[in-house]
Amino acid sequence: MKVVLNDEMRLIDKISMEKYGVPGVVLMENAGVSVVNEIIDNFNLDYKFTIVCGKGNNGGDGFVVARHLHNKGYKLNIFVLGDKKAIKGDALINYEILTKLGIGIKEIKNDDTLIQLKESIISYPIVIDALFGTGLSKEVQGISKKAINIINKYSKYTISIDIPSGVGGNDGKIFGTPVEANKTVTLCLPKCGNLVYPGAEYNGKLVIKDIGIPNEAIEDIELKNNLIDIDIVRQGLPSRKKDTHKGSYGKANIIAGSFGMTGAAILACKSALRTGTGLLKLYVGESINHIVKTGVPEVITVPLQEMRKGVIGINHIEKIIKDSKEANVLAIGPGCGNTSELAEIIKQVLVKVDIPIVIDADGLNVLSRDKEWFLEKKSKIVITPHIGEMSRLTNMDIEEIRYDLIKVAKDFAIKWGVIVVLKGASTIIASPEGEIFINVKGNPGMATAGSGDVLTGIITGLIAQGLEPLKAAITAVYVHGLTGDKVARDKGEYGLLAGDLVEYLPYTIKDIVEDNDSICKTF
Ligand SMILES: NC(=O)C1=CN([C@@H]2O[C@H](COP(=O)(O)OP(=O)(O)OC[C@H]3O[C@@H](n4cnc5c(N)ncnc54)[C@H](O)[C@@H]3O)[C@@H](O)[C@H]2O)[C@H](O)CC1
Ligand SMILES: [K+]
Repeated sequence: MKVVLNDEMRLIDKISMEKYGVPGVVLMENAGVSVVNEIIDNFNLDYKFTIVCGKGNNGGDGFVVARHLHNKGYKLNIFVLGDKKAIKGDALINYEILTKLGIGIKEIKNDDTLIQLKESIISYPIVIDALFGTGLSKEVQGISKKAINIINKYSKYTISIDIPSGVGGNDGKIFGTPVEANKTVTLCLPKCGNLVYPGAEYNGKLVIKDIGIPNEAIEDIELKNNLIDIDIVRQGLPSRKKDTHKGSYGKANIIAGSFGMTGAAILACKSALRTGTGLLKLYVGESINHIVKTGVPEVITVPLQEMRKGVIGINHIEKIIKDSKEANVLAIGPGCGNTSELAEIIKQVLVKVDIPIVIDADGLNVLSRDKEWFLEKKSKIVITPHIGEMSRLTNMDIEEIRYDLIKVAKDFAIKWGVIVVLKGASTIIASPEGEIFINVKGNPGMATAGSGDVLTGIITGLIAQGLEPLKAAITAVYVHGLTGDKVARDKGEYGLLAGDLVEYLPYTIKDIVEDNDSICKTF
């Protein structure tokens, strides 16, 4: 599903109106009605509403909601923030309809009127937040900030129209104080700010509603941001035919594990196998070979002589490079240790290996010392940093990255020509062509040791089976998140282990292929 930036949404609106002749007031009517439908599905006439509108079109949507709720017999109070003379265009049309109907709208201009807002919410406790939408452009201050604080403190249930007011539509930045919604009804397409943290924290349940914008208007512009959904993933999963053998499902080579970090190798290997890889080879230090072998007997291990205990020496690089000619993918990094040996192996591999390479964890840590090696690459590279690894790769502060996830991932992908999988509460995938794919599946239970090794294994397994690296990353991130959601549904988030992800992985893939779990139906 496509995702929009503020300017893109404005342009789509404009094309709908000017090229296809759908009047703006019709779009606003549809927007309001879509919110009303969501309300009547969930609230009977006993519920009372406080509707808080801004001066822009988001407020206009709020006026439409007010008219329809009034018509259906709901009790409500309507507030507009600031000088009502500033209301114009379609919002003004809807404001005037309300005044012609004799429906009172209170202006919030000062602290006295703010008290009225507070009193209204105490007795009419379901709040419709129509303060700011995609037009929010600066820090929320003064009276707006106070109003938002009152909403957050006294509302029993808040429904935000389009995006919680105070969240930036482009990137999920927080502009002062955001409304903490229980539900957000976003219009036409999700906004990036609905999906990316920290803003995504404030949506509550996110619902996407059609407002009658012609598909043609959306197709007229090239949208580069996408939400990963089940349809993209289902197309991506490799099919399995009857007359096949293990060679039909690809060969993956993995360099993982070191003394004390055998678990990372085991998790990555098991995940690649559970994803359907036909043949898997693991390069591992000879002293830990038996541990890995016991943990995952299905893998072919290649025990390599060590120069230091548990660390693969660089003297085996020729074998790794030669073997890659027979394989479909090479993954490097999980639990390898941040060693000079690994740095040398990665450099050589980047220069000489021409199959797709997945680089994770310590592989990224060693590369952060010398990123120029990316420019020597002979094949497609997928890197899977979490925010700390991204900070080392970019020399940026973690906080700086956290507030600009999409831009940071995109800039890095374009600059170094690699596919970036920036892992977090929402995972951002950026392609070297500047496309973005956002995953919102998954839960905080997955913030646990080994979870990233599982993701590396899934990406590797999908590339082994013939998926293009970008498609493999997109599919893997969703499958990984969905698997976490299935584990959390059964066991809760607290005790979720990376090993649980491995165990549930086959069921996730089965349910996606067979379309038999409702958890797959949401994005
Ligand atoms: N296709 C659609 O999705 C449609 C969406 N609609 C709704 O319209 C809004 C966007 O409307 P717009 O008028 O562009 O902006 P806003 O209503 O978000 O508010 C802008 C308003 O507020 C002022 N402003 C901006 N930042 C601040 C601030 N920090 N403090 C105070 N004031 C601020 C700004 O100057 C404007 O006056 C979209 O989200 C949908 O809800 C349409 O209804 C139909 C089509
Ligand atoms: K809003």
